[in-house]
Amino acid sequence: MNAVKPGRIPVIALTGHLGAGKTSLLNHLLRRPGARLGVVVNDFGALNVDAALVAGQIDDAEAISGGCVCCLPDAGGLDDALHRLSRPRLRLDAILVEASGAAEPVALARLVALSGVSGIRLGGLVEVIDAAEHFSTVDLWPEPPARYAAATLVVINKADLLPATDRDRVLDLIRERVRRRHPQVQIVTASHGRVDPALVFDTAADEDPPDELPFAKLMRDQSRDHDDHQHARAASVELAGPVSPSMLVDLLEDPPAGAYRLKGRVRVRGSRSEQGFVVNVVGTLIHVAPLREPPSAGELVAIGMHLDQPAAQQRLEAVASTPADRPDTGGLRRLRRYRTLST
Ligand SMILES: Nc1nc2c(ncn2[C@@H]2O[C@H](COP(=O)(O)OP(=O)(O)OP(=O)(O)O)[C@@H](O)[C@H]2O)c(=O)[nH]1
Repeated sequence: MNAVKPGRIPVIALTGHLGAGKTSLLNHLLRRPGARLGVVVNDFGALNVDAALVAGQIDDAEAISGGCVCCLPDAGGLDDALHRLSRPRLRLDAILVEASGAAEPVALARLVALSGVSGIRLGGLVEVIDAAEHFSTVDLWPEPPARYAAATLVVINKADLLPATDRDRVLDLIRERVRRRHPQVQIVTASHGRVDPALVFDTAADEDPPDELPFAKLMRDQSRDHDDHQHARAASVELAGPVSPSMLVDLLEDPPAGAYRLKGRVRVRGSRSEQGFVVNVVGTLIHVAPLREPPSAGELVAIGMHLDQPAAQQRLEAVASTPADRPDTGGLRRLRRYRTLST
């Protein structure tokens, strides 16, 4: 999988009802080698091992006191934490925010997206569902909860607790309720939060760099026997020349079937010179940022649990093999509009 060096650090929020499995998911993600992660949690009580783990990676972990992150009086706590974690010297690949069970996902997504911190972008909102308790705790009314609409990825967790005879029916029912509110959202089932980290953030290498992330290695060694999650699929192309902005925006707005994330560095032809952009799509979030220099070679990568890999490959190759010979003013305007929305 190509590693695309993003311009801004993705902030991924983990939300879900009390006890749904957010901490389990976070712990699982922290074991991934080859990614430097920052973590913001508002209660380290349940996260002793992980506090050490995170501290080992980034020198200082950020804890928010005072309850739910999105109920803090002025949201200053979260902004401060994100600001500190986005310092370039930490070289983080992603920041994970574990919200308390009471956090409202829509409000939390807004807090991150509208935060005053310049070095970050909203990189996804992962809603963890307790499959066994869902219909007695969260989804209680005729209309599906609004929180589904904010999610980019829904993890139906604790699937192991459903009786085998009823499992498929309940999982289908949860999926159906989620899709009623949010038809395009990516849904995966899991036990103990074990989803492929490649779905959530960039995982560049299979092994840690020497002398780095010692705690991650320790955790991974302890958990090797349990690494039984399904793997995400990916499609990628190298881009030798400039791409058509219209085709690129079409791809961002309508990603290949089953793609959850789409990322890349591209060159496009402007009226006077070439320009470089880094593009990221997570669920329905589109982020476009300018690069200081157009990349000499670019790439596009699509990732998803249920990615239709051959179809995705074809779509990416179509973009790669249809360069714009002359400036595509309409396409550039569309691309720049996303750039403006993304700042
Ligand atoms: N059987 C089973 N237990 C699970 C699973 N995921 C988590 N648990 C257990 O459920 C409990 C709650 O899990 P957590 O990961 O702490 O959930 P949380 O959402 O972080 O909880 P709060 O922070 O209290 O909101 C723990 O005892 C976990 O070990 C699962 O998939 N199956």
